[in-house]
Amino acid sequence: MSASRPAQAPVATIRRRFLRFSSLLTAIIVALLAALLALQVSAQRQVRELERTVLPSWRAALQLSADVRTVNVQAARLPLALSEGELYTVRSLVDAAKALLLDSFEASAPGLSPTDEQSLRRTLEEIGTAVDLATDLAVRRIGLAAQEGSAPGVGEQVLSLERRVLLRQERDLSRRIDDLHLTLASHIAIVAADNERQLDEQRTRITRLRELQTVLLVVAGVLMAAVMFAQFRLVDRHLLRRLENLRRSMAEGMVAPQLISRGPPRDELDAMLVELAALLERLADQAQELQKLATSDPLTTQANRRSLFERLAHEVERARRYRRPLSALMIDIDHFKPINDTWGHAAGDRVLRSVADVLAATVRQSDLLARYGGEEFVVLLPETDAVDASRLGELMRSRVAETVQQVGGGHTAQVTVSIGCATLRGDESADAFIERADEAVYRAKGRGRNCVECAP
Ligand SMILES: Nc1nc2c(ncn2[C@@H]2O[C@H](COP(=O)(O)OP(=O)(O)OP(=O)(O)O)[C@@H](O)[C@H]2O)c(=O)[nH]1
Repeated sequence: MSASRPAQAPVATIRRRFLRFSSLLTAIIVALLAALLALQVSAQRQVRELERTVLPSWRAALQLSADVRTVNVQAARLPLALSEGELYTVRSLVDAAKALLLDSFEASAPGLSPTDEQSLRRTLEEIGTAVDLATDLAVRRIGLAAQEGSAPGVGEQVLSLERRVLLRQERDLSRRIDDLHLTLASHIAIVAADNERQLDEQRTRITRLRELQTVLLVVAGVLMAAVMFAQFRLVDRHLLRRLENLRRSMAEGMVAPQLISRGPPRDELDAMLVELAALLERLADQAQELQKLATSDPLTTQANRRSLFERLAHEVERARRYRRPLSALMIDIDHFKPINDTWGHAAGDRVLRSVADVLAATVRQSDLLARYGGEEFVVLLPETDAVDASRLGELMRSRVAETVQQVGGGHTAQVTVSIGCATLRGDESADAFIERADEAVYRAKGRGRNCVECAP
């Protein structure tokens, strides 16, 4: 590993970031829960407050208003009573209604302002006094009617002055009681309206708290989703995607350069990728070396017989399909055995390499020079007819002949080559084609060597 600092495990990186994310998430959730709890407590307190004060006072105000109506209705019957019995009954009903009204008032008192309470209490007392007075007047009216021996409620014109005065007083008092009831009723209506307003305000506040709770819940959901997505991206970026890159690099046999970080490896996975890249590079070099060994001649470094026949098959096929010319030169060094015999095998090798170099320098890039065996070479010439092949053969022959060979120990020698030339026939096989070039070499040897002979 070429890292200048220790490579960390990717899991450790993920763990560290997960911890950071989780702490953040926990803090957010705790804060949101605290906020929700505070809102809930506040909403409950408001509901309790509503139930404790406003609601009972509102209900009591409604009850008070109903009771006031009942007392009023019963009190209105006092001036109409025609006998003591009837008066007694009406008075009992008025007292019962008054008792209910007082109960309602006492129940509503805690929800009233001190001024309201005082004012209502005073009006109630006034009603009580007026009702007592109305009862006294009715008693006197009924008693007087009994003394005079006439009906207690007959027309005013036939009644005594005293009864007329009494009846008028009763009517005035009845109006007064009506007025007092109206005052009381309007006061209670104001109190009830105020209670209703408070109720509405409380309801609005509670609704707002609930809306805020909903918003907080939605925000919490969105935040949690965002954090979870961030966590997935973290695992994906630091582990899954990089494992996939590693797997793909192994399958393809190469690591894309952009996958390797420029600086020292960030973690184990980075280091593995760097090692894999180096390993794959070494393997590629070795494969290239093996390929070279398998296809080239170690002495001359030119193509060997095997790669010659591979290329030959391909070129024969191509020439036949596209009806293009294909020629071959078979080159054999003349009297090579005496060089070995005179200067030694190493000198022979040197001469072989030198001749190969001269031939290689003469052929084109698209041609193939191969060592056919011993001191024999073949040049494969695609897109070359017999005339051009013969011309190239002649050029090779002369260049070899002109080259002075160093055979060692300061000694020199000159070698020549005999060249057989053949051009592929229409349906000729690759072997037959090379065979004809070989036969042409023999003929060149027969002609005295150092010449080019073309196959018919
Ligand atoms: N130094 C060296 N000699 C080789 C190598 N391969 C074959 N030879 C020699 O090449 C010589 C070929 O000799 P011959 O076949 O008699 O041919 P020649 O002496 O060249 O005679 P002609 O071909 O008739 O002109 C033999 O002595 C082989 O030992 C090699 O790789 N290195």
